[in-house]
Amino acid sequence: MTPPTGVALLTSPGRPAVGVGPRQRRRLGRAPLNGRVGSTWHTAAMRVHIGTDHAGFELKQHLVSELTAKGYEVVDHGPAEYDPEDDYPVYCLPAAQAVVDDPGSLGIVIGGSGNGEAIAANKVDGVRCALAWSEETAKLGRLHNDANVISVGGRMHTPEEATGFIELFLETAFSGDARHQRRIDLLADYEAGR
Ligand SMILES: O=C(CO)[C@H](O)[C@H](O)COP(=O)(O)O
Repeated sequence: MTPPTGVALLTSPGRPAVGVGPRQRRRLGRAPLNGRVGSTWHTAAMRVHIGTDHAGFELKQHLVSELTAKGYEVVDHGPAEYDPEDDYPVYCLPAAQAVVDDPGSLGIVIGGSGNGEAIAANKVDGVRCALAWSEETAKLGRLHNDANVISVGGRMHTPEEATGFIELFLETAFSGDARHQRRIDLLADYEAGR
């Protein structure tokens, strides 16, 4: 399959984007290759891993072009085409695993409701997937939970609405507050002890 322009293949390395503005720099601040060389700011685009099923397919296509245009490096884990019989774990589990294997990246999983996709993503060790349905829940997923994957119900929102709060999720950093870190650590301890 030939990926659409600007969309990375699964194994593509990060490509540097040069001379981004302060807002984008803030947003991409998690990327590992950030740095100033002379008077030019070099920033590796934040990689975003996305996986859906048929119910999230249309929103995925929309997001791939929107996010790519905004400078993200989008890795599309499928499906490659619309198939009303496909199953969300086939695409959402690899997308979630890719986030864990690619530190600094974030993930998006989408289905009809987002429920099964969040369940699937949260089966992957190291994933904290937040089911978001509004700007506030998307933002809190990052601020309080340091969620590395967002799940969205493609049948619950207009593409514009979903894109808006998904972008907010990608732009928001974890607050780092001790009480939130403590709770995240408890979850990690549980995961490590299984
Ligand atoms: O949201 C989902 C899982 O939580 C799925 O997208 C949804 O169940 C698919 O439904 P259907 O097979 O009837 O199109």
